[in-house]
Amino acid sequence: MSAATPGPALAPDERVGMPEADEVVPAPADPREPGDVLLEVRDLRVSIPTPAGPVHAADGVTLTLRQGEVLGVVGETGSGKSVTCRALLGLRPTPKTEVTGTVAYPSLGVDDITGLPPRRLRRLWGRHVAMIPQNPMTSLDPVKRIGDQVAEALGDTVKGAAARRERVIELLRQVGLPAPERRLDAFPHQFSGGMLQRTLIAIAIAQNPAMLVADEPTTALDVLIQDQILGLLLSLQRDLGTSLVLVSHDLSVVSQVCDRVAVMYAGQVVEIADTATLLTQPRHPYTRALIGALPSAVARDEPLRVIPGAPPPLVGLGPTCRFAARCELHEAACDEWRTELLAVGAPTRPDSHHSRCRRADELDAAAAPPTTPKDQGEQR
Ligand SMILES: Nc1ncnc2c1ncn2[C@@H]1O[C@H](COP(=O)(O)OP(=O)(O)OP(=O)(O)O)[C@@H](O)[C@H]1O
Repeated sequence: MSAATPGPALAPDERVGMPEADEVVPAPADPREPGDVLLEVRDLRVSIPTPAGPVHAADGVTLTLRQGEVLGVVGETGSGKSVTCRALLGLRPTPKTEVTGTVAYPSLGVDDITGLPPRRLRRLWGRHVAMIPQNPMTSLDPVKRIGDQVAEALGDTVKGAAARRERVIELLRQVGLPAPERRLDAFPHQFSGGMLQRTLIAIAIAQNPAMLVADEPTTALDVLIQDQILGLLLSLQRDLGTSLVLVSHDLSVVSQVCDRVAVMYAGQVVEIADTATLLTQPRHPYTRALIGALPSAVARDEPLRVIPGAPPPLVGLGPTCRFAARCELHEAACDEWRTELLAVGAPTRPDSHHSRCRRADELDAAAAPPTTPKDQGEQR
């Protein structure tokens, strides 16, 4: 990772989730020390009320993200990736959605954002955390000019019309839009999908936030453009020293570009580890099955592998293993065990290798399918 750009320390009245003015507040740490814990999520639960009962889209998610780190969140459709990652910004799918647990930003002096009203969350958005959405085609205001939408994202960080215009042009240039000064008056319908996603990335980085959450940022784009956008996102992340949470259903993409990977299944993180460890010593049967299904793990003349069965609906699930019905290692005792995310081996840090399988230690690393971890294979 390149050296981080120092970010502004928060004034006490700008801090989110902190005591009010008459209480004693400690001075916030520099939010941009590479390696500092930026985000700490503990036992996050997001329950969405539906006629069929509450959907437990995130159910006990615990994870950590360090400053400057790229964390991939991977899992099948409906596993809770989007709901979990939006909760990192305090967003909930419906107003009646219940959120419990804690989402803290220790280096920003933020104790917990769950339950905060949008008025207080707005102090965090843009300046400290920002989101790059899944579908660029529907994420910009169709009746506002591109330049104005990027300028709005600056908030009050740049004063004066001329300086704001210059900064907008600089941002659009930074995300690779050719001749940005000629694009300011364009409307979104005049842009291609790739140009729209570049614009959304410009909006997300406008205030140089400490963390970006990118929710399947390339899924809606042409295959040829996908690699360009992912490459852009990663080069900006490196240059700005930003932390990045990259949501994807594609383990091969995540494994090429992320420092660490969290694997989600049925609303839970079932395994989390640094990328090389996860790929070479997976300690959850679901991760192993995902790795076994990668095209790189299958010989040319073999058909692609699929994981038999389907994930359970996220309503009324008990405390035992949710992968049991699809698991090759399932045994009767698994149906008695309340799952929890346990450290694999001797943990040295809270962000070391964890698995939610009671048989994790029995999984033989030597049997892991061959893969290409980040930094060892072709870079995107
Ligand atoms: N507004 C909502 N109302 C009811 N259920 C919802 C709502 N939003 C999400 N869900 C449910 O929450 C669960 C998790 O959804 P989420 O979008 O987080 O999954 P995902 O892993 O991101 O899937 P995908 O890869 O398809 O985007 C799913 O069962 C989904 O149907």
